[in-house]
Amino acid sequence: MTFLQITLQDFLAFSGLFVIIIVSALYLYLFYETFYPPSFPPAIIVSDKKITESPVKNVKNIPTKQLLISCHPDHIPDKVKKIGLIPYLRKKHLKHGRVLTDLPLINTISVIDPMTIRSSLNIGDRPRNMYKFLEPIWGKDNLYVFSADRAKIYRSFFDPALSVDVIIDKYHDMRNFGVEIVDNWEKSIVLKHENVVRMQDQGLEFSLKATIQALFGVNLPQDFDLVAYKKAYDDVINGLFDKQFNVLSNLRDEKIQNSIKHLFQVLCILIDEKKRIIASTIQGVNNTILPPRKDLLDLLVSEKDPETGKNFEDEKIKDIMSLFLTCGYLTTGVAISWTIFCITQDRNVQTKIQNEIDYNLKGQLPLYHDLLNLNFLNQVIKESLRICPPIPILSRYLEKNTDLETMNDPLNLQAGTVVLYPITVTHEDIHIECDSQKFDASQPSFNQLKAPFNHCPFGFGDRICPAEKLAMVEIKLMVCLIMQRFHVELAMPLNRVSGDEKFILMARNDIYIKLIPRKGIEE
Ligand code: HEM
Repeated sequence: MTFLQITLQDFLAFSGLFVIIIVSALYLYLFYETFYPPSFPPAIIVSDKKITESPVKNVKNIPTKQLLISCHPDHIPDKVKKIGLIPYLRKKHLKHGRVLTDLPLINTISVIDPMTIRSSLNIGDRPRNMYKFLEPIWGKDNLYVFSADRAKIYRSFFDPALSVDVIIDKYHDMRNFGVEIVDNWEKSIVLKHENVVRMQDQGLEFSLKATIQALFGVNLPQDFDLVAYKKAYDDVINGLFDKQFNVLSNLRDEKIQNSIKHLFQVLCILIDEKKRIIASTIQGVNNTILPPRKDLLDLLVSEKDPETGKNFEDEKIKDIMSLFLTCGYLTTGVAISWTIFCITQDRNVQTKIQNEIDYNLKGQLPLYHDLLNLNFLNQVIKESLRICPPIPILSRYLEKNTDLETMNDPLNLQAGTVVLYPITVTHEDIHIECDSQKFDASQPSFNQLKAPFNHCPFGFGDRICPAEKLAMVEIKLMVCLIMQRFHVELAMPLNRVSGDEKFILMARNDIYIKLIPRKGIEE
């Protein structure tokens, strides 16, 4: 009996204690969620350790055993798979300096040294295997993995289609897409009192429409399902990437195949529509005249392949358009949302942008040339591209023995070496950027005198992004339209904003932004 009483008392006391522990844990969790000092820049830049010097002293003749980086899932070590390639490299660079020569990847070094980037400008080859995962949507033989010589031929062929003149031709339509989006937000605020938007989703919507207009010059079909299309892109890019890292279930694999089919169907509809327009214009069926300057799809449909001298084959047109669209749509879309996110973090920056816009535009919609006068906005975008570069890692493949500079001793590398450039980590280097972890739009985000190649969100040298001008116009235009109409605030806890450092730096949980209307603009 006594035994039972004691046990019962013990039991009651224990239960009480248990309840207290659970409640305390709950309170602690709520306290953490509410008051934990949030980090900015977002969680992708987590370490407070600074790179102080490169320990690499005269690294000579790094041996090579095989020709290419092996990105076959079986050859990627578990320690890399576990945390992801870029976080892995960041950790190693923080510990071992700006040049890593002992990576567990075959014949591969990783460099974040601006001097090395400077001396890599003329290297025009990329490691094919690293981008193999994109073959299902870009084709086996795509521009991204063309050799330096072939890339040069095609890049100069494509160049006119990405020129300022073509961008100006398309500008009006691109602006209409942006205006339509901000108009819809305004309507939602007035009619439904909904003032929070998922900015990444919306940035992607704008960049998809604008990039299709810029590259294809045709309208999307009437029944086009934008949501399904964006979802398919998401599934394909993330799915293919995960497949390369061997973390994909069969179920998802099947979904990816269906999504790829969906993307190709849309591409084919757009390409056929262009062919139809060109054919009927040439035959004089309609009254339209062909625009004086050709966009990318015009070039592919109407000019000869510079390599073969023959018409482009349909399959090749599809692959090239798919590659350009993927490169353009995702990067620009996330750049818009990362920029808006950065703006929410500094009220003064926001006011300064709005003052600049109000002063230059006087309440009118921005013309192409107005964007050129928005210098502070330009600086904010560049700073945001430094903190959150949409393509966080670049690479080159050495076809022949090559000497590369570093801030310390030179590197003598043998043919067959793969050089990785995790530019996110270059952009974070404390030695080059005084307060590299801080978003600071008041300073030029790259100190040209100290280190000329420490800011390269668009890459560098022979393989630099061919569409930087187009990308900057799209980002500036959309951010300008947003800032003209709204004040923006982050509508989620800061510590929930985090970047997924895969092929493209996307916000894992999207970026929720609260919109507070400003005065309207005169149409
Ligand atoms: C914010 C937007 C963008 C960023 C940050 C960006 C960044 C980059 C980077 C880092 C590279 C690789 C450069 C290198 O290896 O050195 C690249 C390549 C490329 N980008 Fe962009 N890009 C953007 C927008 C666009 C747009 C709008 C298009 C097309 C409409 C585009 C088309 C391409 C193509 C085709 C390549 C491959 C070029 C080659 O292999 O030679 N990009 N981009």
